[in-house]
Amino acid sequence: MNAAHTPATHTPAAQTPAANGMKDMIACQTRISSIVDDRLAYAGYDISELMENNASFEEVIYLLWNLHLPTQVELNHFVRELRANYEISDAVEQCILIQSRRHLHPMSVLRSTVSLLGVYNVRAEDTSVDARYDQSIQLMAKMPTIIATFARLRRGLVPLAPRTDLSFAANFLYMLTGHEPTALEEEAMNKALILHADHELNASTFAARVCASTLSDIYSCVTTAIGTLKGPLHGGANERVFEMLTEIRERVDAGGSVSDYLGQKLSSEEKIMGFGHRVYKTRDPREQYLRAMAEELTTGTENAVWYELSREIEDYMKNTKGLIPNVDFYSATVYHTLGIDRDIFTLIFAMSRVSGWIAHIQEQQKHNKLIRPRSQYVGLSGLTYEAVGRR
Ligand SMILES: CC(=O)SCCNC(=O)CCNC(=O)[C@H](O)C(C)(C)COP(=O)(O)OP(=O)(O)OC[C@H]1O[C@@H](n2cnc3c(N)ncnc32)[C@H](O)[C@@H]1OP(=O)(O)O
Ligand SMILES: O=C([O-])CC(=O)C(=O)O
Repeated sequence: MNAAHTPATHTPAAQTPAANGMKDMIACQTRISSIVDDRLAYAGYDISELMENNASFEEVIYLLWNLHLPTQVELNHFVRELRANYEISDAVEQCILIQSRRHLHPMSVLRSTVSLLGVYNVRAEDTSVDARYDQSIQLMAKMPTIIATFARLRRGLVPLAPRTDLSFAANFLYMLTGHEPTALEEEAMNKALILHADHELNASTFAARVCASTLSDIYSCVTTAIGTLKGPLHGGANERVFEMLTEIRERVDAGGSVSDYLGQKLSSEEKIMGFGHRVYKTRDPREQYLRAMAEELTTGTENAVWYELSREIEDYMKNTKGLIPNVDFYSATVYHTLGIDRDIFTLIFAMSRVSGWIAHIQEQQKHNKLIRPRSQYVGLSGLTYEAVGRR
């Protein structure tokens, strides 16, 4: 090294150092969802309103996209549009088949297949209001079909055609498992979809908005968001929660305990998946509904063990670290009980969150300003170039 480590002189003055992951920084304005005092609301409706009055996921998509709940006529029309777009083309199915033969992570398959939807849509670059709405409906409607098609093909099963007489939630479970869900299973899936639909400026939504702010197309924005959701510190945590539950169960069966397992992980400074949150401090308001669903779905069944272990983990984490379970913790048991493979969990999150991503992409582009913050340079400066042979 031939220069002193001199502080950079060209960084913007009075900037908060970004070393804390932009914690608590306001990066945009939105009308889509809010988190205030550990309460989550969609366009002004607290999620408890939607949960306790049995809203449908279709109504919630409409709410996020239009900022008001639909009338019956509006809802009927919207549901018809969604159902008319459930099917995927043979070309897309062939691409899923090719990907299902490799040992790819399902989130990578979803990311690539959403990108392919753009490749096969001849109007993908059309930015008229009309074309964008059509792209949004198509993306929303085809996500369940892509996921169920992949999940069946990789098991060597024939994909099932979507059922336009079923709700969004029930149609997905039908395409995945091959049988119509019970009323309780449909309700659980519908509620899980609503609870995951939007969440202010989480990492994947922020990524989608950054992409949207360059005026890129919706397929690029959603692909960006899927890649961001995949990580274990974000949506990818739900898959790891079930992995942990499985490990703990084996440990307990072999005579160990939940507290030994967690104590060891914590003392080696490992994160416990499904706990902690960047914004919520006292509770994640979605968790209570997922916990109640996990209990209802598992009581008296062979799956009760997952719920019981989860309660024990929750108590330990609260008592020893003061950490709260987040949305990913109990959703793992709910999804497992609904017959969903562990590595598909995060795709269910994406199938719901795409409704929020699309709302944010549209909002960003409606009042657009390129998102381009600054970084604080903390490296060396003033170095002199030396020919390669002299270094
Ligand atoms: C849908 C979602 O994206 S919800 C989040 C899903 N992600 C997870 O469940 C992964 C596990 N959780 C985490 O990694 C974190 O809690 C995050 C990423 C969600 C939030 O992170 P941050 O806001 O940056 O908090 P940070 O990681 O700084 O944690 C603060 C303190 O709590 C501890 N902590 C936070 N979460 C956990 C956890 N899950 N397990 C153990 N310790 C934890 C940290 O070690 C840190 O302790 P320290 O102050 O002694 O160093
Ligand atoms: O908001 C966040 O940081 C993560 C989260 O809970 C979500 O995306 O649902």
